[in-house]
Amino acid sequence: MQQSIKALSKLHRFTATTTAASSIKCWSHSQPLCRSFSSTNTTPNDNININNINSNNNTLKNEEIQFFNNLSKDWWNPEGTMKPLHRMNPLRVQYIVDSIKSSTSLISDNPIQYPLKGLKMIDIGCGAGLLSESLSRLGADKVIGLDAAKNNVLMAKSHASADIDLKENIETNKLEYVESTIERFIQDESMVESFDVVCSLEVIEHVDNPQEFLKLCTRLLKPGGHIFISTINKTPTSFLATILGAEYIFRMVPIGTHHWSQFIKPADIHSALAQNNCAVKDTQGLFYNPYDSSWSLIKDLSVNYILYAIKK
Ligand SMILES: C[S@@+](CC[C@H](N)C(=O)[O-])C[C@H]1O[C@@H](n2cnc3c(N)ncnc32)[C@H](O)[C@@H]1O
Ligand SMILES: [Mg+2]
Repeated sequence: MQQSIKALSKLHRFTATTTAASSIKCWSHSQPLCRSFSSTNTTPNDNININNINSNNNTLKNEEIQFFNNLSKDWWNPEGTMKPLHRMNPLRVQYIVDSIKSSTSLISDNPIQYPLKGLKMIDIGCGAGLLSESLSRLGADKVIGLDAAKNNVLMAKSHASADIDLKENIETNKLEYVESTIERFIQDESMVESFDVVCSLEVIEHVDNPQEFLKLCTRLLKPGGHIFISTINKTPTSFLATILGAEYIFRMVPIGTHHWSQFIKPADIHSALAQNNCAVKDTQGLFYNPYDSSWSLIKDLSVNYILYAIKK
């Protein structure tokens, strides 16, 4: 009995996606985002031809890009298919800010409303910009949102441009969205070791060759830079929670969003980062509370987790 309660409770921790919430309103920005945007008629949601982004891309899975490309129109609907990511966003943003603050004095004198001032950041696999927008609102000098799905990048640009605060950041290139794979992006040598912060949240479980993907992510980081990765652990519990529960039973995210074979154990990310000169500083589980739809950080890493490392 106790075991089934535990299993059920874990089932609710699902979706490497979702909600954090009202306790951290200052990072949430959900009101301005909802206020300023209507998601209809903004980008075509047709299947696109992705052959043109498919050369020399050994971390790209075409079917994944096509899958996310088809979700772009609903991306900014807080109650839609991306609801889990909307709800998770405040918690992960706060985690990023707190982690950087805890290990560098670089941002300690920043004004409270702009804690990320002075930082050049990249959000790899940005989707339609949930995280990128928050980072930009929090004062980052530069945020690049990079995604291989064309419709997501179009949606990201359109959404930010429709917001009174972010429009200027788009116009001045403080917030920039790029349709590209990381392989192609890194061919621009000026980008190598140029970022203070690299984030890739809920992406690595969708790429081919995650080790190579992490290597490229770390190459973008300056020495001393900060990297954040969130994903789903490869455990029986994560299968129950994120695929059986979230996709098939509760229909929280579309069926086919996740593939258990692509989930990754924290130890595998730790060792890939270590091979690329990055030391993991912290790893936290992400726990979903079904009673108040909030997410919190926990010690249990068996389903969703977020990891923070620094490049030596
Ligand atoms: C689950 S969504 C996460 C979006 C965003 N990081 C967030 O958490 O709000 C995964 C995103 O990664 C992108 N993606 C997957 N593989 C990629 C790759 N190899 N290169 C660039 N983007 C990729 C997809 O197009 C999709 O937008
Ligand atoms: Mg995912």
